Amino acid sequence: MQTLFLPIPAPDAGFYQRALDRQTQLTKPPGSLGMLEQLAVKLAALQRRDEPRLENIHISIFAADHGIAAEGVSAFPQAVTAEMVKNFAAGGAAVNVLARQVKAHFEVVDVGLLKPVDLLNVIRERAGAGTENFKIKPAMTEAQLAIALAAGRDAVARAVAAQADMFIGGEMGIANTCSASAMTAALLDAPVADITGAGTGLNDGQIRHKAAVIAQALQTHRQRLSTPLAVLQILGGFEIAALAAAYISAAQQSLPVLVDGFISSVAALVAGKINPDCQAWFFYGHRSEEKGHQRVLDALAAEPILQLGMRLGEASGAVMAVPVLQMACRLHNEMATFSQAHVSGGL
Ligand SMILES: O=C(O)c1ccc[n+]([C@@H]2O[C@H](COP(=O)([O-])O)[C@@H](O)[C@H]2O)c1
Ligand SMILES: Cc1cc2nc[nH]c2cc1C
Repeated sequence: MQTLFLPIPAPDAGFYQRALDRQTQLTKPPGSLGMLEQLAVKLAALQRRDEPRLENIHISIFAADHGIAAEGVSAFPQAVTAEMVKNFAAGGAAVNVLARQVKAHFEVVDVGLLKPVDLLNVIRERAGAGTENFKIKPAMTEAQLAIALAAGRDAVARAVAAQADMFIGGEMGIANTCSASAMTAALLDAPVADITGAGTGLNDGQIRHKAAVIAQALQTHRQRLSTPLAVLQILGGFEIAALAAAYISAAQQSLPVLVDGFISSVAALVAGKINPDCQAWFFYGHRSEEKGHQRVLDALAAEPILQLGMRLGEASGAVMAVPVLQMACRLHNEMATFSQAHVSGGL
């Protein structure tokens, strides 16, 4: 638990300034490549490189079950969590296709499925057999939280050992939008109705029921939700805790992070509440269709790269943004300057 609070390096001011200067020298009107310029400059400052690059991407999907699923808050049955883990292991999920396209290393971690799956290529680091129903009692014990946090750190240790230049975390867990919405309401003091959405596909009446479940849980636990770690333990999920710890650990080890959709962004939000310096290391892949996502992005002052109407999770929106980041790097590294190309500068 203590490792969460260890210091995080700041982006390098020298590389930042050199990258900014280079952008002004490239053969284009200043600012004309929009966000691509800022992405390259930020990556140069984080990677401490004059030529930022994204060649070795590590994707970890954390999967876990949620006791709150018993309240009928998802459009899909809880069995889908483990079924999708098998699909990830077999290479058939959307994120597998995207990971192959960008040649990323891909792994899936069972941080607390109801029942473990019997597959060698699923990493087992289980904090329990699903969380408790947080409408009734805290989602997890402090000991379980510690195991889930360690699972996130261990994934980043593998990424660092493999000399990854970007860490992408993803999640899979039926009912985890309920958990993420409850955490958002607690962390941002936001009205539950504003941040409760359809998840995998609830209708309006079902969304109202989900919001009522969250409101009741917040009421039950209100006296204990005073720190970000308490919010994570009482309302969170094992995969959300693993993601939050992974994000902090990546930042502590100077490994940039590409955040996915709603649930991942809530993990980034709680990570930032625990150790605020980690936020400098985050890129945001996309804006999800899930109702609460914009609110969370606003709280993080985050500008997502893509907006494609996606709401899948499993890191899919983050991996979609990788080619954009790669092209931002190549533009930064390979474009001719005004003087090299004998192009006249502006007035
Ligand atoms: O990433 C997102 O923005 C996102 C939005 C809606 C749903 N999901 C995925 O759908 C599952 C949670 O949805 P639900 O309805 O069961 O709470 C979980 O496995 C997530 O990966 C993900
Ligand atoms: C099929 C399915 C795939 C998913 N991937 C991430 N969350 C998911 C939820 C469902 C229901």
